[in-house]
Amino acid sequence: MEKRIEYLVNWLREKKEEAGADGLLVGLSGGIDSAVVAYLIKHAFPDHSLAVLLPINNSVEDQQDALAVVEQSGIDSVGIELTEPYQTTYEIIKNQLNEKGDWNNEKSQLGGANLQARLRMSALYAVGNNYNYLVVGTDNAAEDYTGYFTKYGDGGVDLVPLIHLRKEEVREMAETLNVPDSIIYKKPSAELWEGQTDEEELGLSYETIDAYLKGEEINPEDEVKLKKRHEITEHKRQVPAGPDKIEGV
Ligand SMILES: Nc1ncnc2c1ncn2[C@@H]1O[C@H](COP(=O)(O)OP(=O)(O)OC[C@H]2O[C@@H]([n+]3cccc(C(=O)O)c3)[C@H](O)[C@@H]2O)[C@@H](O)[C@H]1O
Ligand SMILES: Nc1ncnc2c1ncn2[C@@H]1O[C@H](COP(=O)(O)OP(=O)(O)OP(=O)(O)O)[C@@H](O)[C@H]1O
Ligand SMILES: [Mg+2]
Repeated sequence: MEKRIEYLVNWLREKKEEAGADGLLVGLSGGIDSAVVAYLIKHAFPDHSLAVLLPINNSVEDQQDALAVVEQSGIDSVGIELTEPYQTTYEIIKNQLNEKGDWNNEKSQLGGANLQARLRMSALYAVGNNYNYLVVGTDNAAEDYTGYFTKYGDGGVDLVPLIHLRKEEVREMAETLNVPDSIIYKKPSAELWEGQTDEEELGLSYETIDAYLKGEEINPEDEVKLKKRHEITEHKRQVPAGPDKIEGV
């Protein structure tokens, strides 16, 4: 694992150089994926890395976990409270669509969740512009395969160092990096609504997804579910589609 960490740290340094950027930043949630990325960018650039805490109705526990990562890794940090901007934006959209009689209450939970992720993305890029830092994402192999991220939200980033790591490998890396245990062993959650957990929403455990990614046999029903998720989220892993260029049309 030490070798893999060194490889990723060097890769981060190369990408920052290539981009002519001055450093790297990550949105720090209190979850394991962003904790690992925070430690990696701090290793790569001790004086030019930044953790950005962007609470939107987050639990006290998660905020404490994010602060524990800041303290233990020594990474520079900034907190930007987005609860009110989120609520205001959401209410404006809701009111305007309500006025037209078009508001769809059933879709509101997912719409609100994706808005949170995209507001965070906008804030991260605004902070990145200020420092000339790149935005580092936290997607791992399981999230990438299942498309479990918001398009142009947490998926809207410049670099994705964990993209080939299964969730179990992220955990192993977190242990090697001395990420606090409370973070390593809690249930993965996007924290986009009360009580949300990744595994419940996906209807699949990370153990199952990881097993599949390793080429192991899994329950046929789960395999169907996984393949379906992968298929319907393919557009998220591609650049936006455009028509073929046809002469004279
Ligand atoms: N075939 C197609 N070609 C091109 N575009 C297509 C498309 N099908 C849908 N779309 C577009 O994509 C949109 C759907 O994708 P998207 O906006 O991403 O939304 P969607 O995949 O519906 O939802 C995002 C999922 O990611 C989860 N999430 C989000 C953020 C963070 C985390 C976390 O783990 O922390 C998890 C969230 O809980 C939810 O399950 C549609 O609204 C439509 O605009
Ligand atoms: N409150 C927050 N402040 C800053 N960034 C956030 C916040 N919530 C989510 N993010 C960003 O969105 C990313 C996606 O969230 P996700 O839940 O997949 O990762 P995680 O919380 O780091 O780990 P886990 O998946 O185990 O919960 C986070 O890694 C982080 O970069
Ligand atoms: Mg999380």
